[in-house]
Amino acid sequence: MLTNVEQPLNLLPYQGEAFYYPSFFTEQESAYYSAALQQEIAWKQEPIRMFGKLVMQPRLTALYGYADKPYQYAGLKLHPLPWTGTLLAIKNHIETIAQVSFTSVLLNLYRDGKDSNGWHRDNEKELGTNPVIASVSFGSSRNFHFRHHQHKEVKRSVELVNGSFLLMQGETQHYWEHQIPKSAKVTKLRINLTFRVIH
Ligand SMILES: O=C(O)CCC(=O)C(=O)O
Ligand SMILES: [Fe+2]
Repeated sequence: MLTNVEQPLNLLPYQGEAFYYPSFFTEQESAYYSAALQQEIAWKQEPIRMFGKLVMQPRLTALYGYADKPYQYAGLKLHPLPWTGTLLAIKNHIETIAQVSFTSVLLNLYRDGKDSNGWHRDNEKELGTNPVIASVSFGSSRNFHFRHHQHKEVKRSVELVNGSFLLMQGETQHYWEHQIPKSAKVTKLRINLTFRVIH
């Protein structure tokens, strides 16, 4: 059957689905959203608990969404700020593909290649089983790595470019960890939004 939206290939070989849409937003939309988000989001560098110690995250973050949906991860309890017009516009756009109504968005700002996001799964209880996580990227391209949680030598990787959209669903968060590694080559910022459903 012919459809006007091409179904992208699954980046994962089994036990999960990660669909990548490299040019989901136009260059113009991406430039507009990137500037708006840099300016209007309450970016903060937050400490997290790691092996019982508080350490600063190697990036800036923020949580936005519906007020009754706090989110706990890495020993932090985050209370969301209210949706902005910019965030709702992006949310509406991705919900046409993701087919779910997101309650929240966790935002990351990587100032340059020294900022990163270590190996983890997004498997907190309040996300439920088989969470749908919709990830949008603006700014510098960064490599995004997957590795199988039990068989860490099984890896996949993708370069998340400006204006791209990555949709993770199914069993992905049970079986696959992901990270954004540091990169000596990256000198400019990247903004990432991960839309989530918090139950
Ligand atoms: O920056 C990214 O692409 C990944 C972000 C991420 O994994 C997260 O916020 O849970
Ligand atoms: Fe994640």
